[in-house]
Amino acid sequence: MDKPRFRLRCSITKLIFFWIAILLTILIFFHRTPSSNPNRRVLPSLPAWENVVVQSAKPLANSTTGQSVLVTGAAGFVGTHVALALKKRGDGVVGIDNFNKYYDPTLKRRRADLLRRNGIFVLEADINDSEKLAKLFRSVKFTHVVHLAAQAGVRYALRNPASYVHSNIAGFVNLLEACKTANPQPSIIWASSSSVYGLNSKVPFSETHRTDQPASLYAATKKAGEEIAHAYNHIYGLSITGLRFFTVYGPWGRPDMMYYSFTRDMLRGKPIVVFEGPGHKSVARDFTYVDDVVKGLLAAVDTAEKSTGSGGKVERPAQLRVFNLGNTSPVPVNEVVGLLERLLGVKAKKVVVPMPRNGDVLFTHANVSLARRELGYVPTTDLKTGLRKFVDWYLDYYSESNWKSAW
Ligand SMILES: O=C(O)[C@H]1O[C@H](OP(=O)(O)OP(=O)(O)OC[C@H]2O[C@@H](n3ccc(=O)[nH]c3=O)[C@H](O)[C@@H]2O)[C@H](O)[C@@H](O)[C@@H]1O
Repeated sequence: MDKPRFRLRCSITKLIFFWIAILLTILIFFHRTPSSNPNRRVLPSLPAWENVVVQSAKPLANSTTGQSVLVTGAAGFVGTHVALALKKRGDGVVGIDNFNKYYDPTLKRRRADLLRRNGIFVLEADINDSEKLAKLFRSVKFTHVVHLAAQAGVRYALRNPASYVHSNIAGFVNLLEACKTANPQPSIIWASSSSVYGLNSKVPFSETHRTDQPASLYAATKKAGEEIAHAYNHIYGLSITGLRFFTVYGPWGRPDMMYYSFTRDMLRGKPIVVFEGPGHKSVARDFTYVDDVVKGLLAAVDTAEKSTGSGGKVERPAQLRVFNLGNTSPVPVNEVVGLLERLLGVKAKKVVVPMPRNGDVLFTHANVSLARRELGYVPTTDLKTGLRKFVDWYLDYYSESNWKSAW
């Protein structure tokens, strides 16, 4: 080959390499740069949520139970504590939560962040979404469902009654439908409420007492949940345990609850409204610390028998249980205010008013003999200790440095 032709060939080859290099650079650049078009983000370059769910549901190597648990309402107060406790002992855990706006959704997002950092995936969906539930139960064979998703709060039912029917009745039925169809069927442990005792005046409240006089729509929907549980247990062989929680409080709590809103208002120097009963009697609650409730709930998971239905047939009657999970020592609201004053170092501006007919009851008091016998449940945290833990968490959570480092 003569020299000029050789040089020409070299130049053409160099030119081709040059353009290939430019093209490759452009391709890599576009592949790695996030698109400004928001629709691009949902393109399936990430694994589908089902894959993440399967990972999250896998029991860990240290698991002694080999269980996979679905926690509904996982970004809620009790849900977060339960999900963390299950994961800590090695169970596979998947959460589901609709992140509704009943109270500050940022708090729910931050609880979900905490769960994610601990290897727990929370699917954002409503328990009324049958399609999502069906996919979820197809992806994972859950051994247990801990059902805590609910419209909580007693007094809010006056303002938004439909939300109680939506979550506590329709949502519960929808979840039970998914559980009954699953193969194998999971065992279900769910949150009922001390409010089902309503106007019952026998104390302490025992599971054998009457629960047919609810004082609020909230209580009526929880009581309806217990009856619905009975029907699904009877017809489909679902193993179901209802836990009647007594005014649960603690870190990562619910801002709509009295101990939380009083803390907030007292620190801001705002007045707090304290309800009192007839004859200036203080209203009292059997406040129960969240760690005690979690221990009781885990014991309910561990003693839950398997469901007995399959393919529309029920082999034998399935387990159906109801337990009180309370602290067994009611404390007047006035005393809670006194404890908060000492812990926060501020004097409350109390406005005392007669308790309106808004769904509240005068007192709650749990008899936990049944839970002690069957679950080994023994509450160990008194209100003073529990409130101190709550206040420590509250001050840290709302401290400026915490927010700066988080965002
Ligand atoms: O154990 C239960 O069954 C229920 O416990 C709580 O309901 P409640 O006991 O009413 O809790 P708070 O709303 O925190 O009220 C506690 C006490 O403070 C009183 N209170 C509340 C608010 C207020 O502004 N002033 C006031 O004196 C209430 O009358 C009540 O006696 C939860 O909010 C319910 O979701 C749960 O199911």
